[in-house]
Amino acid sequence: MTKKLVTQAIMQCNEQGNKAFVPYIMAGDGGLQTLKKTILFLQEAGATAIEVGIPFSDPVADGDVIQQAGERALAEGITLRKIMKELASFREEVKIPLVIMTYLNPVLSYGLQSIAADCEASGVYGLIVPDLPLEESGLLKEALKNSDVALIQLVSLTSPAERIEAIAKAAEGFIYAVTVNGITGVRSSFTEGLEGHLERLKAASSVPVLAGFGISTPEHVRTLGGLADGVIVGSAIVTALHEGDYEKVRTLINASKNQLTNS
Ligand SMILES: O=P(O)(O)OC[C@@H](O)[C@@H](O)c1c[nH]c2ccccc12
Repeated sequence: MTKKLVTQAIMQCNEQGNKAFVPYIMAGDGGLQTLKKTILFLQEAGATAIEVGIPFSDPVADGDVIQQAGERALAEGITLRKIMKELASFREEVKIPLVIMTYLNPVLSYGLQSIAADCEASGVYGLIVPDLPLEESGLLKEALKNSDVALIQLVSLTSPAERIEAIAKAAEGFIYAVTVNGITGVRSSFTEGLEGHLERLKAASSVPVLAGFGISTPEHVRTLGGLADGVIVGSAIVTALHEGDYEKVRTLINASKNQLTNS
């Protein structure tokens, strides 16, 4: 099977001696017109891919920071359809893959028929749908089948070994290894078993493994990055962008560079 574009982007980054860095943003936080500027800034700052969050009224896995960003975006009247259209408008300028993170409901109301083609036209090469378990992902997988769009699976710290095996086998794009129990948001420490957990995941998976949840400092990026193929940073990025602290964003991204030797 040929590798999906998002897999290739991460592997290429690793081959150059860097860990992947995937910032999460809430699309429409600050208005739809800021989306292009934010994406082009993150690309220029060295992001490997970008996880674009779609605001949703019932975001069960989101902590405070992401929820509030979602509320700001919803107040702007942002929908998945508007975001896809906006992304398509500057698609030519985006050289790194975008990944959409949304709940099942917006995907279903968007409609499965045109989703694969529309994603590709918008530079979107992955979908993360946290409330769609592997067992129920058949229809969406079918809709994406002949496209370059990966359906990315999450693995939790409490996933039993058989489930990890099943997910690793079906994995496309990358595996999103959730590094804490609970919802998104900044944490000060990580559980002791994390290293072994990530090692097992990497061993079982043929696609890269990215660690996400609770990563908020350059030190976290280096430590967690060292245990995986890269990191996903949400709340810390959303806060920094909201406050206009672009230096903070750069410092976080830079911590993922030149990392392979000291892991
Ligand atoms: O905010 P954190 O703790 O850095 O975690 C990343 C996370 O925000 C982002 O990937 C995300 C936002 N909403 C989600 C819902 C489920 C899984 C993942 C997410």
